Amino acid sequence: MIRTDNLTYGYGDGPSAVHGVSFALTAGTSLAVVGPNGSGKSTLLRLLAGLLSPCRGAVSIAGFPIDTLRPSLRARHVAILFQNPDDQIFATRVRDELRFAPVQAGVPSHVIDERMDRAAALCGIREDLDRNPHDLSRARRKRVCLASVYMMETPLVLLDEPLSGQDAAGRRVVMQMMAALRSRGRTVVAVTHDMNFAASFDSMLVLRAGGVCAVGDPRSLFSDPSLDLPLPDALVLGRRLGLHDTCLTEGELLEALNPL
Ligand SMILES: Nc1ncnc2c1ncn2[C@@H]1O[C@H](COP(=O)(O)OP(=O)(O)OP(=O)(O)O)[C@@H](O)[C@H]1O
Repeated sequence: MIRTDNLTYGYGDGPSAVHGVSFALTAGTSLAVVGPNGSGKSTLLRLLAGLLSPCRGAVSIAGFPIDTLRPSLRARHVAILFQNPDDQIFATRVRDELRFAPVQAGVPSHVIDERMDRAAALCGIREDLDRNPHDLSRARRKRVCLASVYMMETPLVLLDEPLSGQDAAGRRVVMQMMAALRSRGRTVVAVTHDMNFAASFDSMLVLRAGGVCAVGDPRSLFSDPSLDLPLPDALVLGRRLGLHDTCLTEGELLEALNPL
């Protein structure tokens, strides 16, 4: 579905923010991109979206080099949630914000209305549809952006720190969105600092100083002490309780504690 070869990018004359990144992701699977601040996660996501052009290397989506796709065609393949909702929102009514991209893509009006119903319900923003997004809290504006991404129904969805600034209800919205995207066979790449969230992905890519430090399934990567990753809560608690299993979730931890 998505493939990068030796992807390298630097801002202006600065050092490379991302260098030599190569990986492939199968359609319908999910990848969490993790790493310390400034390690190049958002830059990588923007390269995957075709919003930045690599200095070296390439990104291809569904076999097409992304820089050969016209923006309108690219928008049918990939949608991105920015880290900062204010980089994304431009309309003065939530409803117009959600409609904009599908209208540009030529989606019929009745289909847009159906999608908006589903997106607004999923993101818990039904009561906000006629409000100005700039009157909403930042966390709620991020939900509006998440709904916009959902509206595009693209096979590839890129999420930059979807959980940042979200309270418990907002976290549930993101989890529901992930479940909805998975059930619809979407490929999802998400940048996150939240290891509980990262543990729920099919695979993880660890970036350090712009380069790939490791790629693999979360259980193997969290079990590798040489990577020195922050760990999911269940794994930390399990280890403190003396368990040898690599429990990544509360459910796995309970099962390991009560095997019967
Ligand atoms: N617009 C920009 N102009 C110049 N340098 C930039 C720009 N955006 C990012 N950088 C630099 O590129 C490097 C990677 O930044 P990036 O935002 O991709 O990292 P990140 O891993 O997403 O960080 P964070 O976890 O803090 O969001 C950093 O050194 C950053 O200062």
